[in-house]
Amino acid sequence: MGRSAGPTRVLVVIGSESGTTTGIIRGIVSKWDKKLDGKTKSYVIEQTSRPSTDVASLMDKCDVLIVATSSYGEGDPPDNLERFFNALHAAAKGVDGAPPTQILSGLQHAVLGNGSSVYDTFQNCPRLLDKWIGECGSRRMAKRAELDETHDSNDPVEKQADYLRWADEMFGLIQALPSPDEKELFFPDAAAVGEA
Ligand SMILES: Cc1cc2nc3c(=O)[nH]c(=O)nc-3n(C[C@H](O)[C@H](O)[C@H](O)COP(=O)(O)O)c2cc1C
Repeated sequence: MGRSAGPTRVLVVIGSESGTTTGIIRGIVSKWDKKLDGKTKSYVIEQTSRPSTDVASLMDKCDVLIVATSSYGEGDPPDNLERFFNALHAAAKGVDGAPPTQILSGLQHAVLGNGSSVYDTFQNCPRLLDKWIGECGSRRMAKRAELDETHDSNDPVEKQADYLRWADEMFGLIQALPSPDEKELFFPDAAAVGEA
């Protein structure tokens, strides 16, 4: 459970219907690799659009969970993330009389939201996932990014301030994570980033 010996394991869960969010997060990950400029990577990244619905198993798969997702319908998750979304809701809130659980305690996470502010339910899916993952005990590493495709139709997404802030902040935070041996010293003093 939790951090293993070796590089930080980053799991990127992608929720996307028409591929926009997939392109955005893949672009960020590839920029992180380029930024290293040949230096040794302190992390390994796995990307998936079919995450397990066994929420507790996330603890075995990664040290850092990144969720990049859009919203559809009335703030619903993209189709590929629906089961993951429901499983996290159940874990955070408890269902059928079962108490809520803190099964992600020891994990760290961050969310990149993609959406359109023409909808009343702007960023609903990323906002809820960020909240529920935190309620399951994970520590929020960075304030969620909220990209708005109506921001400026002539402006590529990379020019949005929140995109740049999130991508740079997350790169620095992942690089700066302590070695597994230092974990016990690291967590007690580290304050989680609060919900905005
Ligand atoms: C039918 C429809 C419903 C949508 N509903 C929402 C919504 O509730 N909230 C939001 O922020 N964006 C909403 N969007 C905008 C999408 O999230 C946005 O187009 C996004 O870039 C799609 O990314 P994807 O291709 O990765 O799924 C909606 C788009 C469509 C076409």
